Order: sequence, then C-alpha cells, then structure tokens
Amino acid sequence: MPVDLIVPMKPPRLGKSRLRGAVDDGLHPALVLALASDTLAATAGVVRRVLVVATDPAAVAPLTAFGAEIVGEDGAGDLNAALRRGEALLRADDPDAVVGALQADLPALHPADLAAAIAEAAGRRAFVADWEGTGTTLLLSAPGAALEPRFGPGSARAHNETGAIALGLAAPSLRRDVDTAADLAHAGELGLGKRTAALLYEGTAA
Ligand SMILES: Nc1nc2c(ncn2[C@@H]2O[C@H](COP(=O)(O)OP(=O)(O)OP(=O)(O)O)[C@@H](O)[C@H]2O)c(=O)[nH]1
Ligand SMILES: C=C(OP(=O)(O)O)C(=O)O
Repeated sequence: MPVDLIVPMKPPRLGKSRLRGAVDDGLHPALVLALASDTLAATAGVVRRVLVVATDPAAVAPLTAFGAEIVGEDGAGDLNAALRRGEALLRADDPDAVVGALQADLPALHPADLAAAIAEAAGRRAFVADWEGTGTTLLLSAPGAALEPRFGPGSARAHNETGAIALGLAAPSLRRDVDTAADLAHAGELGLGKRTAALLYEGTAA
C-alpha cells in the first residue's frame, strides 16, 4: 500500500523558536534545515512521495536534494490548513493512497522505525505520539480516507479523540522530536543524522 507524506515547514529563520540559542543565532535557519534534511533522508525507500508544504518554498529549496517535492501553502495560514492543502494535492494524484503527516524535526529518525510504524498502522488512521506523549510526530490516514490533522498543543489526545489509533511500537527515533536544546541533546544520544551532526559538531552544512 503506497504511502505519501506531507511535511509542513515554516520559514526556517522563524520556525523552531524554542530551539533558538542551541547554535549561534546566524546558524539557526541552517539547523532547522539540517533537522528537516535528516528527517527526509530517512524516508527514502520507505514511502513513495514526500511533499513539503512550505510557508516560503524558496527558503526550503535545499530539501529537494532529499527527494522532497515542495509546494507553497497557498494562504493556508496555519499548520493544519497547510497539511490539508498537501493532502488535497496528494489525493488529486492518487485518491486511494495512505496519506501521512510527518514532523520535520526528527534528526535521529531511522527508516526502520518509520517502516515499522506504517506496518503497525496497517491501513488504519493512526498516530505516533512524541517522546513526552503529548504531541504527534506521525499521523497516517486510512487508504483513501481523510487525514483529519489536529496538530498543535495536546495533539496526541486530539488525534486519539478523533478515532486515530495510538501506535504502541517503541520507535525511539520516530518519537524524538526536537523542540528544545534538551531534546537536541537527547537526539544526540540516540544518534543524529549526518547533516545535523555536521552542523553541531563542525559548524558546517553536510
Ligand atoms: N506550512 C506551514 N508549516 C507550519 C505552520 N505552522 C507550523 N508549521 C510547521 O509545523 C511543524 C510543527 O510546528 P510547531 O510545533 O508550531 O513548530 P515551530 O513553530 O517551528 O516551533 P516553535 O516556534 O518552537 O513553537 C514545524 O515543522 C513548523 O515549521 C504553518 O502555518 N504553515
Ligand atoms: C505541533 C506539534 O509539534 P511540536 O509543537 O512538538 O513541534 C504537535 O505535536 O502536534
């Protein structure tokens, strides 16, 4: 069953504000792009398509190097509206696919954890809660059915209350989203992808 993913992105210079200060201020946009790059790199071979829905497509253009397609959010104006725009575009091409929303801040993501989550969902609308259990890192639709994204504070509960199955697999690399410097340190213990590692440890883009 093919899976197409939507990855939402604010402009890197504005996004991940809670992470600001983890690196020199001038490197903040590069860090946000590195987190997204490592996330996208781990989707290769696991899903069919990745569509980045961006507030500013030009600002995330480097993500095409990881196989992502990029579209603007077309006035969507908020995260869930941006995800619904991506869903509509993917559905227009394949009405029967499983569509998912993946967060762009999973720099330790391992393809096997993503594949295992998709396997456990087995065609049901399902989600992976973040490490703390309150947020959501991945939401999957049933084939051909609505995604119904409810991202934002307390999204794990909101997804559960709208009937999505909470996936029980361990998948530490898929649960470790990076919102703060402490999260980034924890992702480092799990094993960072090479772009984030290069930025943090060498101050360069990989
Ligand atoms: N396209 C699009 N993406 C969004 C929008 N709002 C949030 N996102 C993205 O969705 C993901 C989760 O959003 P948030 O948890 O609000 O993250 P954030 O705003 O970057 O982080 P903080 O500033 O630290 O709260 C991030 O990758 C954001 O870039 C939006 O209005 N449009
Ligand atoms: C928007 C969310 O993510 P975060 O704020 O953790 O980036 C969420 O978990 O729904």
